[in-house]
Amino acid sequence: RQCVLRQRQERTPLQRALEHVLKKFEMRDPQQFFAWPVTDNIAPGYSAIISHPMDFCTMRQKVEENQYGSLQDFISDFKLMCTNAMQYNHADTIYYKASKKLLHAGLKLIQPDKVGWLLGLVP
Ligand SMILES: COc1ccc(Br)cc1-c1nc(N)nc2[nH]cnc12
Repeated sequence: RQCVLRQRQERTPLQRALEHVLKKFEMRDPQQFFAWPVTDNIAPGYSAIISHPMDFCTMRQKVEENQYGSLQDFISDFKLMCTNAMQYNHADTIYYKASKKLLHAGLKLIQPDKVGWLLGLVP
């Protein structure tokens, strides 16, 4: 799997904050539908339908490689991951329903009242 994680390097305050939020998001995906990239053998034709795939492991790699300049960039990937699942899967599937639930739970977690202290860590 191309999602092999590199060894730990120095972390900026933003990276530490994003790792913390990512762990909370991952806990809302108990079936681990979003833990790894969706492959075409799991979901036929996926790569032809979804032009910008995203998953938690890729997000974690991007955090480790400091590819997120802000919380907003990180949240955009989270939304992309969820909306991809709602685009490919019909509304009556467990994947569509799981992604809708994950999206709402995740966005509730990053509301200012819930995470203000966390963002206080980032200068
Ligand atoms: C990594 O994806 C999966 C892993 C295991 C299993 Br069972 C299903 C999926 C999966 N299947 C479909 N159709 N759409 C998705 N959107 C996000 N996950 C999925």
